[in-house]
Amino acid sequence: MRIALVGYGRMGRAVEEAARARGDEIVARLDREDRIDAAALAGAEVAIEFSVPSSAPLNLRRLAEAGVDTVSGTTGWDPAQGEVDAAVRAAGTGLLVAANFSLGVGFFHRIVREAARLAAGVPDYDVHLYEAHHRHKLDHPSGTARMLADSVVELFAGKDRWEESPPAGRPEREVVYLSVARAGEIAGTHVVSFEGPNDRVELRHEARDRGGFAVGAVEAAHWVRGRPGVHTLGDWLRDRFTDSPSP
Ligand SMILES: NC(=O)C1=CN([C@@H]2O[C@H](COP(=O)(O)OP(=O)(O)OC[C@H]3O[C@@H](n4cnc5c(N)ncnc54)[C@H](OP(=O)(O)O)[C@@H]3O)[C@@H](O)[C@H]2O)C=CC1
Ligand SMILES: O=C(O)C1=N[C@H](C(=O)O)C[C@H](O)C1
Repeated sequence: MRIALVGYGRMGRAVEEAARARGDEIVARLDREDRIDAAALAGAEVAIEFSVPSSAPLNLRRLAEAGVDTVSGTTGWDPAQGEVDAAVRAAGTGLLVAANFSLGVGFFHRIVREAARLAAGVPDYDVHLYEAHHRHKLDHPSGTARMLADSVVELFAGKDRWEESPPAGRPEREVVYLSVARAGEIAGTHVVSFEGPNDRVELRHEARDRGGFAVGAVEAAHWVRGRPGVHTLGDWLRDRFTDSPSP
């Protein structure tokens, strides 16, 4: 498959390696100063977009206008999702946006959802989340942590919202607190911890490098090609993990 990379930083390069390993061809590498139009896209059948939060919405609109099906992993631009979705529907292209393309996180998310359901039924358990990433990351909390926290709030009875870090003063019982660390070159760690009176159940996903995100993004790009509409991570994973229900 002919792939255009939009955003050629750490993830763009990891995706190039994963795509080559599977026999795909990289026909364009577009970064900060590059135009996104049919000429620059050089006959790409699909685009894989990993750029920065401030540029992702415009990049995705341009890719739709150019008629190219796209997967995007850029995080931290959620408020602009509506306008991007409208452009994609108007163009009749396909788009899959996901905060985390790692298949490990795909099944980790399911485990977290089931654990939240179960723990909510056991007296006196509480829950909190933690995420850690490298120093270069622009957004916080991570898109993955937001996705996990949304699921916990949905399924853990008694919680009605999540917030980043507890404020000074007494923490609120109804809030799921999410703490964030930035240090060194951490590829991406997410922990969901269920605190009981006598024990703790801790669920942890730790990326060792960017390879898992990249392999998943390339696989998702094959899935989205020729599939018009705005798709969710759940749509792709329902096909990918055929034997288990999807969130
Ligand atoms: N969904 C997933 O599985 C994953 C998502 N991510 C997310 O992907 C995004 C990228 O991460 P990462 O590769 O580590 O970041 P990098 O900073 O390494 O790469 C981003 C690249 O995009 C470039 N860029 C800036 N503006 C534009 C533009 N207008 N058009 C195209 N490219 C542009 C940057 O250039 P310059 O340096 O000059 O600004 C840089 O080369 C982040 O939002 C991150 O959270 C990361 C890993 C996995
Ligand atoms: O910026 C990163 O590196 C990562 N970002 C994603 C996120 O915000 O969830 C996914 C992964 O954790 C790596």
